[in-house]
Amino acid sequence: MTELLTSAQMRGIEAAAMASGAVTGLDLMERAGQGVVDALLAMWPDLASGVPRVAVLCGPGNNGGDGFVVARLLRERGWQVEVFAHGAPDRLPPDARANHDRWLALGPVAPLGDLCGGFGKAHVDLVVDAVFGTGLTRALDWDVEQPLADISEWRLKPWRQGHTRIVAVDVPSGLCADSGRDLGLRLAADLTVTFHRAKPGQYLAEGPDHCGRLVVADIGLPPAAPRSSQPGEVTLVDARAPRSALKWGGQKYDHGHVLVLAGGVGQGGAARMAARGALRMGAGLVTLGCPPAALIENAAQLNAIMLRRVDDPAALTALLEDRRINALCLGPGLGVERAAGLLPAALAARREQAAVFWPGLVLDADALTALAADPALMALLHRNCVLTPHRGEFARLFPDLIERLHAEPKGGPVFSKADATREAARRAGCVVLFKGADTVIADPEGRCSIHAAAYDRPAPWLATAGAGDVLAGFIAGLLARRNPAVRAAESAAWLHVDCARSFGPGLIAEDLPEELPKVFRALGW
Ligand SMILES: NC(=O)C1=CN([C@@H]2O[C@H](COP(=O)(O)OP(=O)(O)OC[C@H]3O[C@@H](n4cnc5c(N)ncnc54)[C@H](OP(=O)(O)O)[C@@H]3O)[C@@H](O)[C@H]2O)[C@@H](O)CC1
Ligand SMILES: [K+]
Repeated sequence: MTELLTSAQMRGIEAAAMASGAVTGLDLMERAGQGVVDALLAMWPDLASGVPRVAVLCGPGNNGGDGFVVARLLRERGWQVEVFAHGAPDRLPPDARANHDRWLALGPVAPLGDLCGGFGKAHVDLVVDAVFGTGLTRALDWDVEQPLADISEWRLKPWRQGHTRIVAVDVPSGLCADSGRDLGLRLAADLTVTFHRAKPGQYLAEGPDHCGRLVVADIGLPPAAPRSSQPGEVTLVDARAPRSALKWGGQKYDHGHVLVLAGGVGQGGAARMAARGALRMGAGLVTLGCPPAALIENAAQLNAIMLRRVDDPAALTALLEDRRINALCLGPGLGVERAAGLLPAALAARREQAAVFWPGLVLDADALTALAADPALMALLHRNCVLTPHRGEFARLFPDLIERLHAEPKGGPVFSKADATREAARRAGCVVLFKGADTVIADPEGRCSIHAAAYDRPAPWLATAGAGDVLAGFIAGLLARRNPAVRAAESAAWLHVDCARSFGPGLIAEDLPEELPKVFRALGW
C-alpha cells in the first residue's frame, strides 16, 4: 500500500534527514522547485517551445520558498516570470529568504494584493501557486483569499484567449494537507506537485476536486518509518489488496457461507443485491434469511442463492448452529425494528474450533440505525464486525465526531475524516468503513486507509440507489473467504469502484455484481 504522510510526519522526516547531515533545507527546497518545473514541463510540453508568461505567487513560509526557486528556474529557461508575494521578506524562514534574495537578482517582487482584479487584459500562460503548503493551520484571511479568488474569476473572462494553467506547489493554497478541508480554497489547480509522498488531504474531502492531476516528486528524502500497524499512519488502498478474493481450488464449502438477513414483503431487493454481491465475490454459498411472508417473493427472484425462513431472533440463533455459516450481512432493507431484534443473536454467534472466533459480520443501513439507538448493542461488537456507515449513519452513531469534522478549524492539525474514522473504530472495537467518494477504513488499533474514487479512478456512476447494499455484500463475501475484516473492507471498496468504472455510465446497482467477473479477468485471474 502507498503511505500518505501528514504535515507533521513530513516535517519529522525532513528534520531527521537534515539532522543526519545527509541533506540541507536548501537542497530540499531546490529539489522541490526542480520537481515542480519537471512535472509542469512533462504535463505541458508545448510550453517549452515558446516564451511563456508566468506569475509565481509566493507565501510567507517554505512553500513560498519553493515558489522563488521555481521562479528562478523558469527565468533561467528564458521564460517571462513575475513574482507576487504575501508577507514581509524579513519574516521568511531562512531557506525561503535565501531563495527570495536569489530571485531578487533576477527580478522584482510585487505584493500579492496587486493581483486583486486578476491580470487585467494581459495574457498569462501559467500561474504557480506557492502561497501555502503543509504549514497552513487556519482559514485564509481575505487579503490572501481575495487575489486568489480574483485570479479564478479572471480565468473565466470571455475576452480571454487561451487557457491559463495553474500549478499548485505541494497543495493548492487553502487546502488542508491533512484533512482535505477547505480553509479558503479559491484557485483550483490543473496540476499539483507534492513532495516525497502524497498527503491525506489530497485524497480526502475537497482535495481531489482541487488538485487537478497529482504528481509526487522525489526530493531525495529517505523512505519513511516502516509502514502498516503504526497507529498514526494512513495508507492508500491500491490494486494489490483484492488478490485476497482469488479462488485456488477446493469445493464450495471451502469458500465460506454467507447469511444475508432480509426484511419483509416488498423490501427484499436490497438484501438480494447484497447476497448477489457476496456470491459473485466468491463465497461458496449464500443464503438469504427472510420472514415467512416474504418467502414467496424472494423465491421468485433467487436461483443460486438459497432461501431460509428467519422470523425471529430464536430462528436466527438456531440457523447459526450451522457452523459452516461464517459471515453475516445485516442491514440492507432489513427494517430498523427487525435489525434491532436480530442484532443480539447475530453478535452472539461464536465458533469454537481451533480457537474461539466470531463469524464475520457486516452491519449496514438499518442495522447501523438500530445500533445507534442502543449503546448496549455497541458494546457487543467484536473485531470481525465491519460497520459501513455513510455520512448520515456515521452522524447517528458518532454525533460528536461529525460535529468535530464540521467545526470551524481553530489552528493546529485539522480534524479529518481519517481521524474521525480511526476514533470511531477505536470506540466500536471493530473495523469501520466510512463511505463516500473518499472512503476511509480504520481498525481499532489505529490503522487507517483511504480509497478515493478520484484522479485516475473516478466513479461518479456509483452515486446510485443500492450501490451501498452491494458493497456490504462484497465485504461479506470476502469475510466468508476468511479475509481479515480490514482486508475485506479495503478489497471490497477497491473492487466496488473498479466494477463501476468497468461498467461506466448507465450503471445501476444490479450491474455491480455482474461486472465482477470482467474485473477479475482484467486483473488476470
Ligand atoms: N517538509 C519538507 O520536507 C519540505 C517542505 N517543503 C515546502 O515547505 C512547505 C511547508 O513550509 P512551512 O512549514 O513553512 O509552511 P507553509 O505552508 O509555507 O506556510 C507557513 C507560513 O504560513 C503562515 N500561515 C499559516 N496559515 C496561515 C493563514 N491561514 N493565513 C496567513 N498565514 C498563515 C505561517 O504563519 P504562522 O502560522 O507561523 O503565523 C507561516 O508563516 C511545504 O508545503 C513544501 O512546499 C519543501 O521546500 C521541501 C521539503
Ligand atoms: K501551494
